[in-house]
Amino acid sequence: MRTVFWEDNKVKMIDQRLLPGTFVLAEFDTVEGIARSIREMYVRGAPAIGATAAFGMALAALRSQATDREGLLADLRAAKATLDAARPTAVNLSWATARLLTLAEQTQADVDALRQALLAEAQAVADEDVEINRRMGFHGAELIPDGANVLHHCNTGALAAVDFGTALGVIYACQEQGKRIHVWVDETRPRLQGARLTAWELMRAEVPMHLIADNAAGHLMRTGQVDVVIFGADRVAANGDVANKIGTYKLSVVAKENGIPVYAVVPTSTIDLNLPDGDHIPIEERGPEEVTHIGETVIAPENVPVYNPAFDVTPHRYITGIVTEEGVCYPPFTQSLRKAKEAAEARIAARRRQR
Ligand SMILES: CSC[C@H]1O[C@H](OP(=O)(O)O)[C@H](O)[C@@H]1O
Repeated sequence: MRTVFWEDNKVKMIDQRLLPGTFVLAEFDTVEGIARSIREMYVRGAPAIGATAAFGMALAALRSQATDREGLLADLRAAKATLDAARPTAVNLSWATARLLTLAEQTQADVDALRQALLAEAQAVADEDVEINRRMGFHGAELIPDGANVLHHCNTGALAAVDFGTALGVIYACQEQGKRIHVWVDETRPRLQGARLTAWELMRAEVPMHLIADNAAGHLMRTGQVDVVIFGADRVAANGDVANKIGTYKLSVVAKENGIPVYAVVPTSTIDLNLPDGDHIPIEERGPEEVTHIGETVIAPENVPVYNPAFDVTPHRYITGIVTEEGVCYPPFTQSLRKAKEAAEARIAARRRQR
């Protein structure tokens, strides 16, 4: 089952807030509901958020009462503003809403034809994501030796995408190729995407793993128990600086200190060439309850002051390579990322011409 999909003129998704204990689908049929599903992390993970936002734009077109093209475009622009505001860091969100809005603005068609074109484009975003993830899995698996111990942060599997995943997609590709690998799964405080989601995915896939406290990662790297560090990203700046789940920077610095390669696995939709470096990437700050509670259990004093940044930025000097669907990008990232992004955009344009 895909993490997010369109059915019966609704957007349906696995409610990841309740995993691993409860597997249920949530469904939304308004733009505001889609924005809430992203903001409250029913669905999370940059590529999954992007596909959800694309379906949100198709839903906006379907629900628009406009009888002319300009009226529909106005409703789509309003929907883009609502969806883009849901979470600031993952560029896939605004990338997806911009892709749908641009298609509408460039298509001279009546309202009904535009509605159909937008739903087809949203479905294409979702279908492409699965293909892109499999391509990244193939490219990334070439970096992982048989028998490797891999340290992974947060969740980047099928739950973080439409299906298959990004960094965990590399793990799944290694498994399909018969490589014997083991994964150290960072629990990933405070939302525990590693403990709740990655452990759940890898156990279902029967990938050898151990769940670790985030603070155990340094010990494992210093004592030679980690061969490669791998993670996803929410936004990559033009120079290769990587914004990813909080804790990624610390992992990458310690990995470099111990001579361990670090790879970010990133669809080109996550690369933001408009930002020169990571200092320009907006970092989402989330509520204190994520830090003071584990589920319903309170783990801190009442009214304790909390600061809860959801992401951090890893400077490109700590990144060995960035795995994209177009291949592995190596320093100087400014050139290699641009080349990958241009190749991917040409592929999308060629596919749209074939439709
Ligand atoms: C391929 S998922 C990218 C990225 O998204 C996750 O963040 P969140 O769970 O808050 O949406 C995490 O940073 C993953 O690495």
